[in-house]
Amino acid sequence: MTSPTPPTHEPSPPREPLFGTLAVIGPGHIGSSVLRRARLEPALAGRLVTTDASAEVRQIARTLALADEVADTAADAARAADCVMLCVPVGAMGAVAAEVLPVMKPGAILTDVGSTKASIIADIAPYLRDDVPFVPAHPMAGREFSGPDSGFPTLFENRWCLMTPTPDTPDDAIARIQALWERMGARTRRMDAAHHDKVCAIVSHLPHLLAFTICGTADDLAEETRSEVLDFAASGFRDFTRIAASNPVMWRDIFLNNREALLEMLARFTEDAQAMARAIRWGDAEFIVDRVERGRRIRRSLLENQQA
Ligand SMILES: NC(=O)c1ccc[n+]([C@@H]2O[C@H](COP(=O)([O-])OP(=O)(O)OC[C@H]3O[C@@H](n4cnc5c(N)ncnc54)[C@H](O)[C@@H]3O)[C@@H](O)[C@H]2O)c1
Ligand SMILES: O=C(O)C(=O)C[C@]1(C(=O)O)C=C[C@@H](O)C=C1
Repeated sequence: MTSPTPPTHEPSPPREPLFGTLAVIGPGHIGSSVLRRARLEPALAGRLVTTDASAEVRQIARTLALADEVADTAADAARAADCVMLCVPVGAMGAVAAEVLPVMKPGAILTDVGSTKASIIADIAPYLRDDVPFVPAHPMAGREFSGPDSGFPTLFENRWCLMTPTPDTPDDAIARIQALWERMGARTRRMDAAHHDKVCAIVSHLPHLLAFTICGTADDLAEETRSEVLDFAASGFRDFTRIAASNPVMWRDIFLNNREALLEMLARFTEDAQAMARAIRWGDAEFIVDRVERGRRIRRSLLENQQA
């Protein structure tokens, strides 16, 4: 009788979950992606709880078995949690924090995934407790979809998660939320909230503003000329429509809560667009080629960085 072949390597020891219970409030596109990842990755949390303001979303979360428990209220979901992650629209963060903070266990961590940071930190500040650290975070990942059906577990892989702790945020709480995102496949970077809001105004909020606006302008033109301009939209315009298909509530809240930085970037953009208009009017071919080449270089370096 031959003895069984010994394994060539020891399997890596199972890691202790970072959190005993993780509560995700708002299992929409981002929240359900976190839950789906946590289901596959036991190193994140031993137990998953979720809830949503919408009874329909709670029912879908049950049907999809997104969590071990779907609670009826945010307070019920948060009570026994070691980490509560707010995945609701930016404008709802303050109200949900006011509901969960009074019932959270001492030492549990509150975190969020909102797309603006200074406004959320200010909205949550009045409800904070000394014994519950708040770690603001923002995964730079997502699609134009929303709702619990639209999430997927690999959404955060190789994406940045920006952490914007305040001077009061304890280092060990920051490190645990950082580890949570890293175990979901993300890369993390710390920065202050004002800097985050400026960066996101240019790389995320302004492009959405432009996409919503260009779709509206083209649609107005189609109505005015009673012509089929949109039927002929090839891939350039189509790329804008993907972004323009995003969730109206989410973007209303982002625009209104990152007002200053977004208006500043829009003013800069308008100046640069005027410079391009001037070059076109005066036939400044060199200027036009220079701008287009710059765009190509940026696209190339983005793709190279993604592959790295
Ligand atoms: N979608 C993206 O690309 C993306 C990327 C990064 C961060 N974010 C941020 O993540 C958060 C969620 O965005 P999403 O795309 O997952 O939205 P979503 O609409 O898919 O999900 C949000 C969920 O929150 C629920 N909700 C709203 N108010 C609530 C309340 N008071 N109490 C409990 N539940 C409530 C909604 O019913 C919905 O199910 C937002 O703050 C957004 O800015 C979104
Ligand atoms: O790719 C998209 O569709 C997104 O809208 C994702 C996107 C972005 O602008 O990059 C949108 C908002 C978030 O806060 C982070 C990511």
